[in-house]
Amino acid sequence: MSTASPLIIALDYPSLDAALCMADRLDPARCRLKVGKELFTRSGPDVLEALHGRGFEVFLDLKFHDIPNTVAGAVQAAAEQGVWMVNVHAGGGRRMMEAARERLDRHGLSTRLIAVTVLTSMAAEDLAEVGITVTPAEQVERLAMLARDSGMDGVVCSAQEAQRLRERCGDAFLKVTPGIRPSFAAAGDQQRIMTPAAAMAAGSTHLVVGRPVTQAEEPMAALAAIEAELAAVD
Ligand SMILES: O=C(O)c1cc(=O)[nH]c(=O)n1[C@@H]1O[C@H](COP(=O)(O)O)[C@@H](O)[C@H]1O
Repeated sequence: MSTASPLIIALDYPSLDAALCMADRLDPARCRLKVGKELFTRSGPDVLEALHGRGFEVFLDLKFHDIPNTVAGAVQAAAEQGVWMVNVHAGGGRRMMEAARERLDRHGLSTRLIAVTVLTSMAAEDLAEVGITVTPAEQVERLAMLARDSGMDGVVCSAQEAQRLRERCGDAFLKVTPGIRPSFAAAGDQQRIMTPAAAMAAGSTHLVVGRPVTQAEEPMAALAAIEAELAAVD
């Protein structure tokens, strides 16, 4: 099932059963689901099959970062399992991203391919410790331009950088933004955060939301509250 919703709910769970339990409380007409490293490492491709069987489109978030040939193969493997979106780290560089793009095109695979810029858990001090002395916003912009020039369909960034990227890369270039915190939620370990409505207004095309929905007593009620926050500014 395809949905027009910008919401992607992160299924960060340690087991297939726990993830499916949450998926069964959500509606594929109103969100997509994200499968990340912990869940995929434990469950393998079974989780993709189970979620596709329930009608969800899936973002496989394994953030590949390796030599070009290895990443191209991994991206192809993900796409052949029918996922809607897959990602790599833009820090892997132009040749890595181009190899992944070329591999999907050669096999006629339409999975969206995006690149992570600077993780939303990182602030300027964290970048400085790994030798990057520009601001997070500058580093995001640099990596986003490289990602666009290397054939990516978009990037993962924080909503705080979405507006600038909309100006530089246009509306069609996907801006998938985690670090979304509705008015009712706590920031937790995220540093560069924004509310859903502010993120969409800034130019995000998709909002990744994890704990504010998955740890809510009533996940669909939390999702509905986010939809209401979005509708209030439409
Ligand atoms: O690629 C991602 O999805 C991602 C990139 C990033 O920069 N920051 C980030 O939080 N994420 C993911 O987005 C989700 C955010 O979850 P919550 O913080 O619980 O809303 C997690 O699954 C993260 O792995």
